[in-house]
Amino acid sequence: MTSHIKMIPELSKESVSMRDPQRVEETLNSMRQAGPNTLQVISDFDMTLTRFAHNGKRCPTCHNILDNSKLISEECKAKLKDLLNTYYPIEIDSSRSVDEKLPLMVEWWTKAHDLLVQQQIRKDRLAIVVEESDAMLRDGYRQFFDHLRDQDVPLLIFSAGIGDVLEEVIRQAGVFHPNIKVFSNYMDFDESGVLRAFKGELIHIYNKREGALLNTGHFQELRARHNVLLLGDSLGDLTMADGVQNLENILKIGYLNDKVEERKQSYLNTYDIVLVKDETLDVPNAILSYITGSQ
Ligand SMILES: Nc1ccn([C@@H]2O[C@H](COP(=O)(O)O)[C@@H](O)[C@H]2O)c(=O)n1
Ligand SMILES: [Mg+2]
Repeated sequence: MTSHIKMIPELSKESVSMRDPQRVEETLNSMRQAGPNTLQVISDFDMTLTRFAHNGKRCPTCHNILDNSKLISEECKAKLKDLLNTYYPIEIDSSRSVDEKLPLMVEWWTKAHDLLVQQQIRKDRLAIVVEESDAMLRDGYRQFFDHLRDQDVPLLIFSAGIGDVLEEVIRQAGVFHPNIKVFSNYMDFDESGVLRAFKGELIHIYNKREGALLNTGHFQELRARHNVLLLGDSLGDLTMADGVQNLENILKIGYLNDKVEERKQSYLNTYDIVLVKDETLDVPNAILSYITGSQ
């Protein structure tokens, strides 16, 4: 191992694999030299910032928080569970191409959102169901969110989950800081606070990218930030930085949570650093401290 990598002991954890340590070495060096003013962090949410499992039990996604809650009738819960059992295995099937999976993923999201809309979900109940859920941010989350805020580094969260639920998870954890921008599926409530639709174009796992922000105000403040730390858990998350203008360096960290043996090679081929069954933010935290010169 060469010097920059050696200076980050977390990269020697058993959970860490790298296809090309030399590339990681060079990227870390360039990003550290450029400093925090040139950095933006682009992250997925479900199963990247949140835990995949805790004490051997699966943790919920934003959708699952609602699906399993008291806001949903038993009949509807059964239908949502059937959808999960049908489509999640397709989402993580490494033998199918993106072209094959994409229409099926759109079908899953569309059917699930239609069912949720039929449930007359009240906006003022969301905080309670998040509080009652088993959702958990990964260990080390406070250091991650607070460090980015303290260093004035923008954190862009691109999630195919549900924005209202996602925001509530990070708000209840006390880390919804002003440097965070969330791009996700937001609920549209009527004047009495009842869910009537989802706003805008559907965001699913294969259409998340910063290029979509080109004409928004958010894009302006990112103009000078040519270095990206990207965090994801799905191969669809790899495109999140597409459209970053004058990209200079990008370091991609991928959480491999499920079906490890089948998927490890494809993660190694596409992510710079792969974290296998690692429920912590230790590696991103150590890398951020290193890049921003706070270690
Ligand atoms: N009805 C659905 C649809 C999707 N999911 C899961 O949500 C994840 C997407 O959220 P990200 O923050 O990771 O973009 C995705 O991986 C699906 O497994 C769901 O649980 N229910
Ligand atoms: Mg995810």
